[in-house]
Amino acid sequence: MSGSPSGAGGGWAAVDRRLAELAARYGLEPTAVAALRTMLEVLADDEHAATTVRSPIEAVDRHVADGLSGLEVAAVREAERLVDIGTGIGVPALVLAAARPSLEVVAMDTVGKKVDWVTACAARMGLANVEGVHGRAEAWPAGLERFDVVAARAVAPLGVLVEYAAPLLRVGGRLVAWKGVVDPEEDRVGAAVAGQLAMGEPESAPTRPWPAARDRRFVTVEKQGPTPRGFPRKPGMARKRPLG
Ligand SMILES: C[S@@+](CC[C@H](N)C(=O)[O-])C[C@H]1O[C@@H](n2cnc3c(N)ncnc32)[C@H](O)[C@@H]1O
Repeated sequence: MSGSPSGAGGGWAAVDRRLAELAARYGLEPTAVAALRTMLEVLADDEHAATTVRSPIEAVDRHVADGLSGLEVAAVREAERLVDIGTGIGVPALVLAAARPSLEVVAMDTVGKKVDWVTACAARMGLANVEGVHGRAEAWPAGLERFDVVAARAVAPLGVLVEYAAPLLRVGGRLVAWKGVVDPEEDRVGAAVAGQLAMGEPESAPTRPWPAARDRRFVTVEKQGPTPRGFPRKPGMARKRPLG
């Protein structure tokens, strides 16, 4: 097990108190809390984890609480299959998989080492509902029309996310994007791209996953019809020649 958490208010007792608060807020089972604590231990122990936030007292908010806040979105609470595109260190994939053992979670990233890290961490956490996929969101034929939710945190501007997500969603499924401060131009482009991809109007809802969090919000976009012809475009095009 990891040594001492550094940073303000350090100590595993403080981390455990914070986990207990989150368990009460989101109705988590004790097994979920234990799994999330293991994730914090793995992050603290592994200097190669692809994040600068490894101190448990910080990571419990910036990774665990932030991931759990996805449960405020009905589509995330109700989903049967979710893919986290650009999962990195497994946020939100691992956090939501721990919170909802009945949810099938795919953790996808273009970087194979990150996917290996996430699947190893899932095993340490005792999760049986996480599949790692090394690939690009816009070039994954096996994932087409398969998901109730496409989740993404800190991956791309909204318009690019909409283009990545639409082909992977079933009709009626939703893109759920963890976003920060409102950017009117990003939102305008996101809405324009959604219109081209048979997706609905983006909906934005503020959230405060931890007490000091500022400017956090979810942007969700529903898939309302079949993926239009010509999508997904060739890998890289969504970023190279953005729509909107
Ligand atoms: C800044 S990290 C965010 C990681 C994690 N979601 C988080 O919030 O901690 C962005 C990740 O997205 C991945 N990524 C970028 N474009 C992608 C694509 N087209 N398909 C899949 N993953 C992608 C990168 O490899 C990177 O790991």
